[in-house]
Amino acid sequence: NVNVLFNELKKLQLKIQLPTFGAKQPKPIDNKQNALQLAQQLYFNEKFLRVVKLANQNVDSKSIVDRATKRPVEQVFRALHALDETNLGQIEKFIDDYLHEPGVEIVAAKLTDWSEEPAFVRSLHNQQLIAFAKSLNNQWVDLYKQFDSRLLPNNCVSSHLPMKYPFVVPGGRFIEIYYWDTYWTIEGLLVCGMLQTVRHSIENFVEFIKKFGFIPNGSRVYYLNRSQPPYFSQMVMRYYDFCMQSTELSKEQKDEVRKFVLGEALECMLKEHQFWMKNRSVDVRISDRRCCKLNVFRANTTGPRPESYFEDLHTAKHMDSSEQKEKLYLDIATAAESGIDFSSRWFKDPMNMNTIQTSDLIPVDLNAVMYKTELIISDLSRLSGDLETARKFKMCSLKRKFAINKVLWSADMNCWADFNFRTNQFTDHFYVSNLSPLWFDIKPPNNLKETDLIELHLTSSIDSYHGVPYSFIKSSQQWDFPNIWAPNQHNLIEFIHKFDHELALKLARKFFSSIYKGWESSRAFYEKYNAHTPGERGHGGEYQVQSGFGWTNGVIFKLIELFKDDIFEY
Ligand SMILES: OC[C@H]1O[C@H](O[C@H]2O[C@H](CO)[C@@H](O)[C@H](O)[C@H]2O)[C@H](O)[C@@H](O)[C@@H]1O
Repeated sequence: NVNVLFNELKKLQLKIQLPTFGAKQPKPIDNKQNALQLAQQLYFNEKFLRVVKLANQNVDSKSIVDRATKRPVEQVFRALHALDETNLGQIEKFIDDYLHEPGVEIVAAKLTDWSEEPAFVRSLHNQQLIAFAKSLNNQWVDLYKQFDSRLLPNNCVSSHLPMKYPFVVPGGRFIEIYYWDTYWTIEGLLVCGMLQTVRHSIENFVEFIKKFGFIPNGSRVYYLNRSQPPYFSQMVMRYYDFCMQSTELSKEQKDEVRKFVLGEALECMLKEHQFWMKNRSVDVRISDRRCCKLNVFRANTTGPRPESYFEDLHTAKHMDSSEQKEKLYLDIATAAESGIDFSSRWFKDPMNMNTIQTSDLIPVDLNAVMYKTELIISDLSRLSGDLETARKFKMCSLKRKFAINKVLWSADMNCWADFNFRTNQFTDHFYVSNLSPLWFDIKPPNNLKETDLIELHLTSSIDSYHGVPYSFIKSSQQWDFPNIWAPNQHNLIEFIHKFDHELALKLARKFFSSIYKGWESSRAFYEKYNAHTPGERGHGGEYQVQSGFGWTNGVIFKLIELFKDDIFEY
């Protein structure tokens, strides 16, 4: 009943004393305010979030903020202000009159470089594998979207950000581009030879960096207060290496790619690096006389996430002070910035989300990625003839490598670990990301070998499961056991493949067979899978498991390219 729910929501809200978060009253519309600011005002407006939820009680919270307006936003604000929140009839009429169904402005786009049978398929012989690869290739067509602003005339707004080019989305509820997902999507697009689509993905991110100084979590106004793991320079490098090694591109085409990468793209890498160093770093003392800078995740908000507004209110409801609630909201959004949302990794008590402490931790994986970024900037600067920047970034990378082994190495765990810079303690549990310095060729200290680390921490799970779980803690969070995620399989297999083909193939086959079985039974590709049962989708977390799915498809393409027919065991 609407009155009961309304009262409950009202009670919740009064109890948690929300920090100033969007306009409580419609502000007079200043004509100079741009569409982005107006969209921000609407989609962060608590009354808006509340009333749309009241009329759609069982929907995924994200769909509330994914509704574009049918009428100019100033009219929407006026109607919202006048709305009686206890009158369901009025609310339903408001939604009908003023709001579209979620996602109407994000429409199918036409791929210009897609072919029904990409060249790599010709190197396969197994007919079942060929049929599977073709079906996987068809997914690109469904996942390619564009933001069509023609559907938003005269001051109508959407939470989607304007984009220069169409983009590949993960799929399901994720109908916008996501930052770190795109790295694995690009891996797959390159296998399929879709260079134009890759270039457009990168150029969309170039535009973001020019406009915002960083790449947001995803292409929505409600993602503008945070980023995701900074894989931009690695995406560019994959594209660059692919083009330079291509036998199909002409000299002129290669020159054009080189000019773009060493010009605009490199400038953006520098700008993004500056963003992370300025806004997301802490100084850590490593000896009496020396300090070093390491990176942290830290969202720029102390409010609930609009796309998970009710989930966040619910998590905060037992907190007493507004300081505690603000810290909780900061740590929740910060976990979303890490891409690992959510996992016991960020909780002091692995079973209790209220003990989340993400912004107090120096994460191993973020610093490993920043190390790689510094190396790439150094290499590209040298190629561009800027030797001073090349030297400066080489030096940064060496200092970071030293700091990673000095600050983030836990002798007790015999591995790297996230370090709480407030309590000066390591976090207790092992996650696959604890090994991430290995992906970027950082050697462990104390004369340990890389293979020792894999053996110590992963051998038994490679044998026991259908892929390597990100975490071995069984909580109900989606990044915890028993879920298997494609990006981790990729990092791990690519790394192991450098020194042990058989072990890499064993792991690749296990993950592949799970995806294949899932496809055989449902013709779908999922965002996460179950470690115990091949083909079964993962579960847990705050939304239903999604299909599509950008990074799973990207990684599978990469594994087929790497192992060809051998990947198929039947
Ligand atoms: O709506 C909840 C959260 O959803 C996203 O996170 C998950 O999906 C992303 C897209 O595949 C992925 O990048 C992330 O690693 C997943 O955990 C979103 O990125 C979060 O910000 C959002 O709060």
